[in-house]
Amino acid sequence: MTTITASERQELISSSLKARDLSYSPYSKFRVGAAILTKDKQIILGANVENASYGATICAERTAFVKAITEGHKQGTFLAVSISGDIDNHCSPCGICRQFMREFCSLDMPIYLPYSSWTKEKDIERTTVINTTLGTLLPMSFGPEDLDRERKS
Ligand SMILES: O=c1ccn([C@H]2C[C@H](O)[C@@H](CO)O2)c(=O)[nH]1
Ligand SMILES: [Zn+2]
Repeated sequence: MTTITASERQELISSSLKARDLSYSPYSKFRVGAAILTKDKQIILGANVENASYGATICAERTAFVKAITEGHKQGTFLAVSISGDIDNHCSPCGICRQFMREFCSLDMPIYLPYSSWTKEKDIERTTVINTTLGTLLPMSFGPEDLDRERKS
């Protein structure tokens, strides 16, 4: 497993917070940013893109992975993902996005869920991060290898 340095982790987290600015969310007004760190140390951004036909909306996490895959990044080359929402709390990925990531990422891939709060009294912004993994967010999951009929059990 490739190790992620503290500064790479920090840059990934800041990238997901910044990626919220790319959101197109006129209906929910809920901006979400996602950032993926690849094995070759690129950071790929995504944001949620909504639609007047609400069901056609795509989440930030899937936007980022669709970009990564169509830019040539392969299954198993994703080191970590960071996701940031606009609510007054951490933003955990929806079920569809968890399954979408399951296609391309290992279950031990770190997922960071940063939340930045700003305290008027102390005039400081503080970011707290939940560190989890895809396997924790999607236990007993179904993935590509489950379709492999030749697989020995
Ligand atoms: O993890 C999440 C949760 C929600 N959304 C988006 C979808 C929609 O645009 C808005 C409200 O659900 O937030 C994401 O992008 N990722
Ligand atoms: Zn989602």
